[in-house]
Formats: sequence, C-alpha cells, structure tokens
Amino acid sequence: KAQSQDVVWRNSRIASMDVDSTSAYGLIENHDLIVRDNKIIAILPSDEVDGTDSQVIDVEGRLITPGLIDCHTHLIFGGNRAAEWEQRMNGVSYETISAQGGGINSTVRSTRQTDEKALFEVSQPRLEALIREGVTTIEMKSGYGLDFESEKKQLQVAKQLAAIYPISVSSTLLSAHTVPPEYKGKADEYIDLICEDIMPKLWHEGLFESVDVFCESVGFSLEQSKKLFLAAQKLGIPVKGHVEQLSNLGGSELVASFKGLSVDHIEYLDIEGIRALKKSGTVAVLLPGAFYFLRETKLPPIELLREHQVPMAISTDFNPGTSPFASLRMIMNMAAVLFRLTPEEIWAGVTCHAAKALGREQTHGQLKAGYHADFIVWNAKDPVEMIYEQGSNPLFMRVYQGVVTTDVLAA
Ligand SMILES: O=C(O)CC[C@@H]1NC(=O)NC1=O
Ligand SMILES: [Fe+3]
Repeated sequence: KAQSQDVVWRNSRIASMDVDSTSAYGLIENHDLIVRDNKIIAILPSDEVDGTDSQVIDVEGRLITPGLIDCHTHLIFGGNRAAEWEQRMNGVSYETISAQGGGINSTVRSTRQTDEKALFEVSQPRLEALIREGVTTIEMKSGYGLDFESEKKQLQVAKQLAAIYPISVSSTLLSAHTVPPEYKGKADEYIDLICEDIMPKLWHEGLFESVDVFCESVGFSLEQSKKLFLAAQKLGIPVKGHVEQLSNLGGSELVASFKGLSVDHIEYLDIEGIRALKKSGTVAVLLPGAFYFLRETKLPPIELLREHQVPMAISTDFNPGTSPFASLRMIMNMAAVLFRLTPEEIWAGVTCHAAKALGREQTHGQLKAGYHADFIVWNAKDPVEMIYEQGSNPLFMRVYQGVVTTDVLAA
C-alpha cells in the first residue's frame, strides 16, 4: 500500500535501463513506479499497488525513461568560434588554427574578459536547451580560464547554475586544456602551477569532483598528464582524460592505470588501450559531435569495445570549437548514423553508462528502487523514437528528484 506522501506513476511502459535486466532497455510493462520524496522506492506490478492514500499520476500508456545524462560538456565559456569555423570549412586544420593562437586560446581570451555574472548569463540558454530535452544530470568543465581566478570563475558559475536549475551538475577541473599565452613554450611550468596551486586550492574550496586533461599533440604530453594525475591521486581526486582524439599517445592506458572514470573521444584507441579499460572499469565516452564537426574520418574502435564489453557513453562535448551542439538527442542520432551504435547502446550511453562515467552509477541513470527519481515521460512508445526523429521535442513531463519540472522553463 503506497503511503500518503508517495506518488504512484501509473500506466506507463518503463525503459528502466537496469543493467541487471535481461530485457531490451530493461523494459517493464504494466508496473507502477512509486516515488517517495526524491527517490524511487519501488517498481511493482500495477495490480499489486494500492494507491488510494497517495497521489496517482496516470501517464496513459506513455514511455518513461531515466533522465538523460550529458557526461562531458565545456558549456561555460565566453564568445564563440564561428569565424574560425569558416576557416576550417575552407580546409585549415584544427591543429594549424591552434598553432596560430586560435582554437582553445581564443575562447580563453573571451572567457577571461567575461565577468562572472555575464558568464552565468551566456551559459543559461545553453543549459536550458539541454534541460528542455530531458537532461537531468550534466557535467561541466573548466578549461577556458587557465589561471586561478578565471578557472575559479568558471567553476563558480557551474555551482550557481546548479543552485537555480532543476539539474544535477558534476564539475570537472580541466585547467590542463591547453597552455595559456603567458606560459607559451613553458608547458611544464604551467603543469606545475596546476599541481601546486590551482588544483589543490579549488579542490579545498569544493568546486569540482574530478580532474581532466587534454592529452594530445596540440595539448599535453603523456608525461605531463601523468604528473597531473599523480598530484590528483595524492589529493584523492578521481581522473579522466580527453585521449586518442587526433593520435594515440597511450593516454587511455594512463587513465586506466589510475582507475580513471572515463576516457573521452578515443577515435585512435587501440587494443592495448581497450584491454586496459576493461581491466580498470573505465568508461569509453564517445563524442560524435566533435567527430562530425571536425570532419574526422577515423572511427573509434566500436566493434572492439563491444567485443571486450567496455561500457560506452555518448555525450555532446558541447564546446565552441569542435562540438557547438546544445542537443544530446541530436548527438544520439549521430551516434547511430556515424558510429553505427544500436539504439539500445545509445540509450545506455546517455543513462546508466553516462552515470558510471561520473561515478554516479549507484544512484543515477537507471530506474530501480533506491535510485534518484529523475525520469522523463515521453510522447512516444519506444526509446528509439527519441533517436530517430530530430527537431521536434517529444518530452511530455520532466521529473527531477521526484518533482515535476516540465514547465520550469516554459515561463
Ligand atoms: O576548441 C575548443 O575550444 C575545445 C576543443 C575540445 N577540447 C578538447 O580537449 N578536445 C576538443 O575537441
Ligand atoms: Fe571535450
């Protein structure tokens, strides 16, 4: 018998994404989903649930899935990179633009020049677009500040967004995104500044949950990345990395050797890296938006990842340089069309596997007793519909921590 404070969600098809389920999408029919405060307390056959004392919401046969989780974004930044994009469409490579002091550093300049209030305001519409699509948990990285004050400013904005919007935010320190202009030619000294100053101070201010690095020919070397990870490990900070995006420096093995949360991009990941990921339980985060926008041709080793059962997540990698897409559902479509992932793999990639990439696999990304009551009621019957059709929005109700938040943005 459901209690008076419970809410019984009735008459739905539930794609639970329960990793222990044997059915596709963890699909459950003719069951009630019972919510108490901000948690799911049970999913029981409807004919066994007595909802007389509680609020019953009949969703008339609609599909319910876990809220979407976008596990890799650079959403907080000033300015945009449309002009450079035109250069790239005329054939100039991403690395050349970066060498000309363009690329990440041009966004660093505009982010440094944008004050905290303005940075919050330009970030709002990007976050609101994702919330409207059904995202209930999102990761946000620093990495456009590249000095203590500016990195702190980005992370403060992430904290402010989390305070006013019905969404869970996981913040990541990506000070090791690129070498800032004032450290040009002195990458090692900049890594020392991060290890000795920026990272410990912002960690003790509780402003982020994990540390990320851009381990790449146009970013930081394997040795520099390892130095950063050793310093993070000393402070007990989980790690992840942008690795094997444009080349294979062995970054995936490095992240795996620190039992890292995730390796991201991984177009150039090889079998040694895959074996290391399998052993360490590190999530492979695929970013088809950057692949598409950079006109990349090297596909990530999807078949090998499948074969070795390495969990794959999908994310927008929302950023002004390589993936200016504030739409996780569009990225889900790209994951199908460009990477040939199956619809069920894609749904796991934005729910249970994305939660694992953020260290939240025990509380988020699945619909089962004890998990957060973050879920979406869709005007749809099957999960594939949300990957297949783009442009329209089939979101019918958005529930965050048990509270219906659908119209939070309609106002
Ligand atoms: O161009 C930018 O602003 C970020 C690019 C983005 N960052 C990274 O490490 N890899 C990427 O694709
Ligand atoms: Fe990224």
